[in-house]
Amino acid sequence: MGSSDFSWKLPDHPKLPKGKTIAVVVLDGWGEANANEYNCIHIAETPTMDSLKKGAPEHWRLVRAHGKAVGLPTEDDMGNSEVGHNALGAGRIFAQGAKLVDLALESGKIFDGEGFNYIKESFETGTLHLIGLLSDGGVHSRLDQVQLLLKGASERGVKRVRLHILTDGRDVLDGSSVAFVETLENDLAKLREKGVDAQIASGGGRMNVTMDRYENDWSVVKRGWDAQVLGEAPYKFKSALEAVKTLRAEPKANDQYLPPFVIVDESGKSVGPIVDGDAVVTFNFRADRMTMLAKALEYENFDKFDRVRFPKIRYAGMLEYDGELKLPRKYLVSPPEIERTSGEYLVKNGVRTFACSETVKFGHVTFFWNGNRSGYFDEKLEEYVEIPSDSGITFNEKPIMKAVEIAEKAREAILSGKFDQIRVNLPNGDMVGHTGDIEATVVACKAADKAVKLILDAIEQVGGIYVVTADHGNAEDMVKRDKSGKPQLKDGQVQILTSHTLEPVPIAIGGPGLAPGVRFRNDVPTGGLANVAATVMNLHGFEAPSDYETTLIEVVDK
Ligand SMILES: O=C(O)[C@H](O)COP(=O)(O)O
Ligand SMILES: [Mn+2]
Ligand SMILES: [Mn+2]
Repeated sequence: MGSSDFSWKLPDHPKLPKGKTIAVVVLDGWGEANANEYNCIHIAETPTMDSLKKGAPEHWRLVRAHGKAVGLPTEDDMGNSEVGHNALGAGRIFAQGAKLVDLALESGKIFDGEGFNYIKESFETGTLHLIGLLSDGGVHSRLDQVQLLLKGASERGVKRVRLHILTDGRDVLDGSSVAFVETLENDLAKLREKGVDAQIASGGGRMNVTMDRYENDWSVVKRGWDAQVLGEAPYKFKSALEAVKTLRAEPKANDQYLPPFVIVDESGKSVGPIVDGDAVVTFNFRADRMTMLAKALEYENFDKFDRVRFPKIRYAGMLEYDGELKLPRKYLVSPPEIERTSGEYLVKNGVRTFACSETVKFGHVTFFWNGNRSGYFDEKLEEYVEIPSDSGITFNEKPIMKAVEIAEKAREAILSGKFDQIRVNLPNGDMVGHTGDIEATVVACKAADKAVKLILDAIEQVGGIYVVTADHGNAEDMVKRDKSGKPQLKDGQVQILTSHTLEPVPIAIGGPGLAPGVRFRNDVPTGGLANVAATVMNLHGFEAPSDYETTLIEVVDK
């Protein structure tokens, strides 16, 4: 689109009116799958979502939420919140971080860029530290990318490398940390043969160490800081393999929550604290769970915890994590440029917008929805409300989470008459699904369904419209399956799936404000999350920009 003919003004929809109050509800981690004992959505009492489904095919359908439909490298890539909310909000499919890093590594461009050249200046006299999630989940990071980065750095003169690993068990099976550490150790051994002093220096489970998000619990980041930067942790081991094996042998141990550990030398000294003159790369491409560490590594003024030491380092992220905050200043790969999101268009066309979730998903309906951009487009027309999440617990302990509070806030916003769009994320199915606790996930799904009911009731009262959808699957399938779809066994036990899935997600439209002739088209069978933005714009009475993925709805005469 040439800049001269660009306009924020959206054309009027030829048939649909403006001024309706629209609730856009995203159920996090709520896919559609066969009914069976591992489908928590099926087991749970979900009368509201069940009744919406009865509206098929005109008012309920499925949309794709994984793989290429959301800009991921392959059809084997499960969906996730970042790419899902990006697609929902942006109305177009952008090659996402995972894909952009793949391309930059494949072409070798990553090593010619400003970010790599910046950290390279420390290779002669300093240590290169790589910090991130050790996993092949493809949600936040990928091990094969770390391997290529290590190879590239060694070919470009790095002398000393230290890895600070975070074990996963959330986007991949619990217990897989051991094999990932083995793979990495093998690679590091080969580097050592080539004369590079390369070792794992510290580690810990992702949910316990470093990877908090949206400032829910800074103590998580502090535990990581102590191990990675200061070289201090409650557990000390001679090798990372010994560390994960020993820590996993503890009762109820789990990759997501392993305690922080450091690797020490013969004399008990940590092998890899981060010191002045070193270079650091955080190798996660996804932003939400790296932003807090990025701030700690980069901000001169920082009061979230006592850093004790603030080393003078050359720091680069795998990607830029926040385009608005320009965080971090240096990065290896440029993020997708997600501009002209539906949120920005709608606000610029006068749509008063309210967005709400609890902390753990707050950025999903704001930051991710708005193309990885923090803050308001227009403070006068928008209000974003964050309900504080519980911290220091695993969400199977309180599976209802803040569903009621979110629904009540949405309800108030709907009834206030102050907003045209009320957008919420209900985290339950996802956050509890990630714990692998089936019973708790059933409770979570029921809670999310009740919250939807509260919101739809409010929409009913004001004569509004609802759009209920999800960002990717999770709670609908809690077991690892073999190629034929049968639950996979390990030592006679089924393997619980804590991760997202490849399943499609539902979308339902309705409410008293929905014009009588509005229905889902049947000529967009492969529709995905990116088609939702144009759909919502139509329901607000606007045509979507011409480069947006097409709308899912049509208006027939009734
Ligand atoms: O960060 C997480 O919690 C998981 O890796 C992915 O979950 P999300 O994409 O739903 O946030
Ligand atoms: Mn999600
Ligand atoms: Mn999730």
